Amino acid sequence: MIKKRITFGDAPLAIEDITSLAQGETLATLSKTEEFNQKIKAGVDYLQALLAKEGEIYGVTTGYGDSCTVGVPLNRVHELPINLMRFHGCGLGDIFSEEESAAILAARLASLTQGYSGVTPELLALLVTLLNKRVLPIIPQEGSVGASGDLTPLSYIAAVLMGEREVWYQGQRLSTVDVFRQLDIESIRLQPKEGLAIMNGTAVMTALACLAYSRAAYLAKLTTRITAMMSIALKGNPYHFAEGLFSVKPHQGQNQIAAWLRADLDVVDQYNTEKRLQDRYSLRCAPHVIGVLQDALPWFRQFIETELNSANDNPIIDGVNQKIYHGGHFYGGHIAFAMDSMKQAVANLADLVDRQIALIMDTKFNQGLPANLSAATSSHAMINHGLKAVQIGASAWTAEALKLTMPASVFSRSTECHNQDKVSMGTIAARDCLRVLQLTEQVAAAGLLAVRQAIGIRQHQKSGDCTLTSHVQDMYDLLVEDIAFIVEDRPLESDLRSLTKAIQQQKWSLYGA
Ligand SMILES: N[C@@H](Cc1ccc(O)cc1)C(=O)O
Repeated sequence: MIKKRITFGDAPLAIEDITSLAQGETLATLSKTEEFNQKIKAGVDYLQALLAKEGEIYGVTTGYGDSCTVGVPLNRVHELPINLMRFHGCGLGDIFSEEESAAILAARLASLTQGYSGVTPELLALLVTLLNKRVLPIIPQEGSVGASGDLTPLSYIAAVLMGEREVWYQGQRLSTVDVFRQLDIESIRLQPKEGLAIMNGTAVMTALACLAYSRAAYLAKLTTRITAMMSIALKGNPYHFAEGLFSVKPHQGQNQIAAWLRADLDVVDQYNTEKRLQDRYSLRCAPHVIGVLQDALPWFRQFIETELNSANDNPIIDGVNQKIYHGGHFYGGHIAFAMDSMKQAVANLADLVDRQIALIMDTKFNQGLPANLSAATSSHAMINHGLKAVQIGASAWTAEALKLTMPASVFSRSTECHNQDKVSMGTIAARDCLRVLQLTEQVAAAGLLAVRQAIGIRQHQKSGDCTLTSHVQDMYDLLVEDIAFIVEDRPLESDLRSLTKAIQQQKWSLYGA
């Protein structure tokens, strides 16, 4: 199969370009335009000219960070990036997955191809080769304060470019030298500015934010579908989602959620006096809860894509206009804020679905469904506990997700002799956000298990009013294919794991996407 190519250096990239590269669905390529090549060349030439004149360039003829007052003589400038990469080789914690590592490579390439980092075409080409051949740096997750860029984790990319440390290759953790030898890839000697250019930026947090965005957007849709199925199984009131009602509170995303619920449910404006007049908030206010995330998605996208398509390096080298700027573009405040906000909005979805599950298990609220949704009958009924433990699990995952919503960006620490005295902690925020997404996906899996079981029971009960609209019927049929109806108690771990995986693979097409 011929894979589509994503071009770096032409038009701005979208989040989806990074996620498809991360998953290996597309390949990377560099712009072939004259303008791009000129820009890259101008940066390299300008740096060389400056060096020849012995001009002072931060991080090229000086030490790093607070050590910028230490001069580096010309005969030592080539060793400086090697030391930079080496002393930052102190990352700890879990290793980023292959997908995450590929996203990080792609995000760094997106910044360097803006043409303001003074890197050589050889360096850009090697990054493309690594991405396309899926030779992906082993990068430990911990050790970045997110505002000298992601220095420590990105040092693992710099090391691999120089043929050092380790890579993921075909699912295995191998030494870079061995894989380069096997694939005939040549390492490079980093030019004086290139160590900083690779490391002094926000690529780790930005890549993680791209991956988080698509999962959050899917969860907004999925929890809407779960709400619709919960409402049906709980004999809820669809008129809580009426168009007229929502027209008077016009948040766009919230209205979108209500419209999706209307498409899933037969909504009549007239209320039904046989039913409880108003449902509990986890049903009635679902558009208001999910709508917060839905309304925030456009600005998350704007923050993430602007960062992705920026030169988040220091110093900035404008070779075309022969200018060099010293600043702080490695500061990841926008991504930090987006990730801290996203994790809050997503954790609220976990809480919403957890409350819905609590309602549907409990005979005080579930309108005639059996306790714990156990379908066991007669002599076995008393020893069966159905989804009781799944509900306890969902509450545990929810509590863990809610606990992680503490913003990371407010925990700035002054570091590095008070040079980096205000930092973003954006990478911690992004890692928290991914963990919150995982936990919320697990809660959604429990929610799917519950609605599949509850609707199954309703259909056995033949209580008459469990008709499903066509979208919901299609989804229910797919769930029935994957998840067997639970009659006698059975371990549900594998069902929950496969549902969580299906959510992450965005298995169900929801609301026209
Ligand atoms: N980010 C710093 C550079 C730096 C690099 C490595 C360090 O260990 C510390 C600081 C700057 O551009 O000012």
